[in-house]
Amino acid sequence: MKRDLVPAQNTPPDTGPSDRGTGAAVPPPAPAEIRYEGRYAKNPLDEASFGQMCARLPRVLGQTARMAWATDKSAVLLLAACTVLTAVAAGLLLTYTRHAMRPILAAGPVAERLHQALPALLGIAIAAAAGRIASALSAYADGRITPRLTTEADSALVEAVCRVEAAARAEDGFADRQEAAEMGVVRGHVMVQDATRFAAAVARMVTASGVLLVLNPLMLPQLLLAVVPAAVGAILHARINYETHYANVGDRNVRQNMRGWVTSPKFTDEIRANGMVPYLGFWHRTISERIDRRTLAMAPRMLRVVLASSAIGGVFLTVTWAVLAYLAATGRIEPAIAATAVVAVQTTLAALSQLVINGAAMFHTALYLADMEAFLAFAAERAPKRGELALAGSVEEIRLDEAVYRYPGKDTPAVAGVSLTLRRGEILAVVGENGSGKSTLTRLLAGIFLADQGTVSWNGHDLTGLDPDRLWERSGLVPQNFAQWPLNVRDNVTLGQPLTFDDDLVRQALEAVGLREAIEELPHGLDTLLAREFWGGTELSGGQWQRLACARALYRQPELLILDEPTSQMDARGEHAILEQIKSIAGGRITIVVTHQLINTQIADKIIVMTRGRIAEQGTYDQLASGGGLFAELLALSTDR
Ligand SMILES: Nc1ncnc2c1ncn2[C@@H]1O[C@H](COP(=O)(O)OP(=O)(O)OP(=O)(O)O)[C@@H](O)[C@H]1O
Repeated sequence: MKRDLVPAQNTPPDTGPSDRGTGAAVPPPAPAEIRYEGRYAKNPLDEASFGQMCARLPRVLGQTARMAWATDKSAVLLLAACTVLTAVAAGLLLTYTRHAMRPILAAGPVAERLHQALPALLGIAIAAAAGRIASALSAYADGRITPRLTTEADSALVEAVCRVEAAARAEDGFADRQEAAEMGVVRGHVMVQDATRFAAAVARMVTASGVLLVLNPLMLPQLLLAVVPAAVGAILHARINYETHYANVGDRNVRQNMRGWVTSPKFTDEIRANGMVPYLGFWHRTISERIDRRTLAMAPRMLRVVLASSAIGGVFLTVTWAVLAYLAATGRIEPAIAATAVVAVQTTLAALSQLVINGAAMFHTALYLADMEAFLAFAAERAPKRGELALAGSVEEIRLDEAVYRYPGKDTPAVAGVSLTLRRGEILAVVGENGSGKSTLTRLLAGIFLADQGTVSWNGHDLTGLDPDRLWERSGLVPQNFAQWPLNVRDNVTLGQPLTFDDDLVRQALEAVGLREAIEELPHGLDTLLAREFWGGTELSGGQWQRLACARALYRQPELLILDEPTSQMDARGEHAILEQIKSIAGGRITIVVTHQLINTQIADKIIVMTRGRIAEQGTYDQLASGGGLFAELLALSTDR
């Protein structure tokens, strides 16, 4: 077909593909709206009453205290001492204010009145200083606890995700629940600060309102009424905030994931050469606007809550000041007490406001912490519950008996009843069309998944009874989509599990995959960081990365070696070197090679051909190549050019 060269036109950038035949613009598709409908797809606040919501506060205070105590006991004691000091300072401040007001407001020469008030004024200064010192020390103690507490929460989350059974990762809503839990970690940054300020506000408020109660019992209830609407308003505000967050979890999760892809240098070529830049910009903007729309839709509700609570609170506050003015004007309280009451009202009001602000923040935190706890519990339920047995001796035999595995949410099993026996020293090649269950089969053999039905056993021991960590000390896997770890070359080979103190084995593994020379040419040899996006990092080619992935598996010297499409990106020399290696080390292990390069299956002792999760045929290369079955058909197709 002849293609005409069309000169660039001065048209605005198109956000999507256009129908080149007709010139009509086809709008780009909007990002799919992803909502999970599983049993966890329920906003935990839907059924929570206001009382239940308030009842969370003491719980979250206790929870924060427990977490902080586990992190740094002496800092928690310091915080407690500061809270007591805050209360005492507030009490002393009001008491001395009262003592100072009497002489100041009495009749007589100014100098004499000030002289009389001096000790009380000094007391006020000391109490104020004590209050400030308590708050500075609190900030210091918080600074000691918070970073470690956040690290604890973050590490717990990362470990929980790494530990769950691999099958759970495919479960409905796993990623969204994980994303919601991440917010718990984020809130960890302010959790101790909010709790400390809340406790200090309670302490100050109790002391100040106690003083106010002594001065005039009428005023306290008024004052409380002035602040309660603000408290209710703040909690409702936090609730609306959380609802918005909850509604946006799915979209935020997708956006964050996609953002990683869009901004990763790994996909730069693909994005540019496929003209995806406008679409990705459109996609990101569209999903962000969707999130914004939900957030903005909540704004009027928030405004109504804030206006109503402020108005009601304002009315009660006006009444409070009116009562105080009335009492003072009618001589029912002496001027010194009225003046002290003004300070006490201000102190109580400030403490109550702080209590409300930090109480609402704690309530907010409580919601995210609940998500985090729920996720940790969810992950703990899905942590491997296998036995603790470790295999004695070397792996001699791996066996599948009518093994079945179905991915969560799928109707048909990916492996639908496979029986197979592998012995030490054997090379098994697994072939078959896309989606026939080859990779899933290797996951069953390696114990990454447990069979839903049937058994998988190593040396006659069912995998359900074996400790998975000790099992995986014996395996090495080159997956189809292997990780390009942003680590240095050495760590990319050892995967953090060096076998020796020197680099000899690392160099041998690199030599075996034909990568030694290329690595020696890197600026820092084995110490070169393999991440272009970091300072000092460098990048390998696709085939070099694949060779490195093979070097990892060889370095481990595993008893079960699984290579899933290990040479798909390699040149002929690299592929040849890897296959030679596999053959030369096969004697000491069980080797499984999944491949679409049927010619490569010649190195195998046995080949199985998978179709729809079952073994359609098996045998040696010669038997299958001349057998007239699926293998022979695929082989013929691979040479028909
Ligand atoms: N994580 C997953 N969650 C849900 N279904 C999956 C998952 N991984 C694979 N499947 C499904 O299981 C079936 C078998 O997939 P598998 O990856 O084992 O096939 P394969 O033979 O290795 O394919 P290929 O040759 O394309 O690598 C497919 O239908 C696939 O859609």
